[in-house]
Amino acid sequence: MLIMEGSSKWLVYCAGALLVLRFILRNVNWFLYEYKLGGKQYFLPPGDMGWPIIGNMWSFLRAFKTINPESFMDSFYSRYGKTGIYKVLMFGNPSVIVTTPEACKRVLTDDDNFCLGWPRSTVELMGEKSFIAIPFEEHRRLRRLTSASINGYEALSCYIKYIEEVVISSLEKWTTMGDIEFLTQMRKLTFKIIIHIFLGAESEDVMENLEKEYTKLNYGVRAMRINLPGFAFHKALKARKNLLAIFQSVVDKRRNERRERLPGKKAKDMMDALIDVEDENGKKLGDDDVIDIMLMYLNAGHESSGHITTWATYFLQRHPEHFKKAKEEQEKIIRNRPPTQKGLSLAEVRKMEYLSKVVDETLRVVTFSLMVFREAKADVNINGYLIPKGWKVMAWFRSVHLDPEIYPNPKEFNPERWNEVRKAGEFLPFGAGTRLCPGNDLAKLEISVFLHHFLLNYELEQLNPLAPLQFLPHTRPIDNCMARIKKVK
Ligand code: HEM
Repeated sequence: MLIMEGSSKWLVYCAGALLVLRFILRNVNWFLYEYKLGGKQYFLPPGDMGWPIIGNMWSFLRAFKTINPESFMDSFYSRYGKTGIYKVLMFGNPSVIVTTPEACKRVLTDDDNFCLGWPRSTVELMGEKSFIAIPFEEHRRLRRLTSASINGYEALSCYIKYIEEVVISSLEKWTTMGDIEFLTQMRKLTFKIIIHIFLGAESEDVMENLEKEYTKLNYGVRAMRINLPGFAFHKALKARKNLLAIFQSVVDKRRNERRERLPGKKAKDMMDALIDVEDENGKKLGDDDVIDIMLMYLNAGHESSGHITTWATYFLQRHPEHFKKAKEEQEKIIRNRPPTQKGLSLAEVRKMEYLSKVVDETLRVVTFSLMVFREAKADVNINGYLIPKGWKVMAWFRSVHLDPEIYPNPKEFNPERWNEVRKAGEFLPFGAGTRLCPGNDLAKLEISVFLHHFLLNYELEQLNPLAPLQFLPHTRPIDNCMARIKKVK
């Protein structure tokens, strides 16, 4: 009897101790990040900063491993109401997530109060000299210089022919390859295009190696920053090292060639332009600057377009009614083409009204960049809530694009919903403000050229139509969309 009493007392003590320990652990983050704000802490948005060190990362990663990643934000909505702004601890930083069009737009366009705030791990992988880490003025100068070669009518007209050639030959080749990972092949295709634009054709020999390393790099970008063997971040750091070595050899080769070239000869691609650029004091960029910018551009320029083109094809093939409409539009373009014209023109691409809705709808449903990061430069008030200076802000595009109040039945692929004009901030696949994606027109061009040829002549037969989806680092079928490409007779 006495022994029983003694052991139940112990159980009560243990349960009490566990509760106290839980209470202490749940309040570590409050003590570290909120307590020191003094009275200002009462103006913070609602939310929960999770456990010490890992914060909300565990629940974020867990939700994005299920079939319903929305469960992560839904848990905030159900606990704190639809305020559209929540405090969290993610990627090692006290942060605020904003989920409404107005708040996202405000954060992205207010350069006086917000600067870029990508997590340390992303900066380490993309490079200290890439756009996500260099100072404001330096970014402006290099952005102007580099985006000129991928934006606007003149630049795009230079690439359309090459894009079309690569698309036609790839589609033809895939029909002979049997079962293929459609997404992998598509990423190779978009990589080939971006390499051509940025490095010229000479670097095709290093292409295969580069692409493999980029795949590993990307898996690390949204992973936890754990630099131990076996972890995605560790593998990504190794991939970056290999990429740097490959790019260094490309830069060395280019500098040697330039020494032998006649002075005054025009820059021929982005690498030449970067090597030539001087600041107001005549100072040129070093190899490490050129390499980080190239590394960033080549990454941004192929992963995203490769994924979105794959998804647009996938959706069209699964929705015969949209496929039919999109195909009819392409047939009309061919019918109206002057007999002397060879290949697609930019003017024709701009007339593809229905296809443009297909592309926008794909960008919305998939939301390739589920969120982007900023940092508050000063205490900022949004909707009556405080974002303290130094805290990170995540503009959570996925919640905006999948909000049923903005897009009824949001997970349904329905290009027709683009018959309606959207308000500012409701559609942010390419971001907004000074960091708006400089490759948006190029990406849309690549996707449209591919879909034009696909719709007219091919079909996609998925081998595992029920394959589950994976959402990190980017949404994709887990089998990379195993499929056969068939020519339509
Ligand atoms: C469907 C395709 C694409 C999507 C969905 C996409 C999405 C985005 C988004 C959301 C941002 C803004 C990041 C931020 O606000 O911090 C961005 C920036 C950027 N994108 Fe894209 N992108 C695509 C294609 C491309 C292409 C084809 C290129 C290059 C040729 C490119 C190059 C860049 C660069 C360099 C930045 C950084 C801009 C800066 O910081 O000034 N992107 N992209």
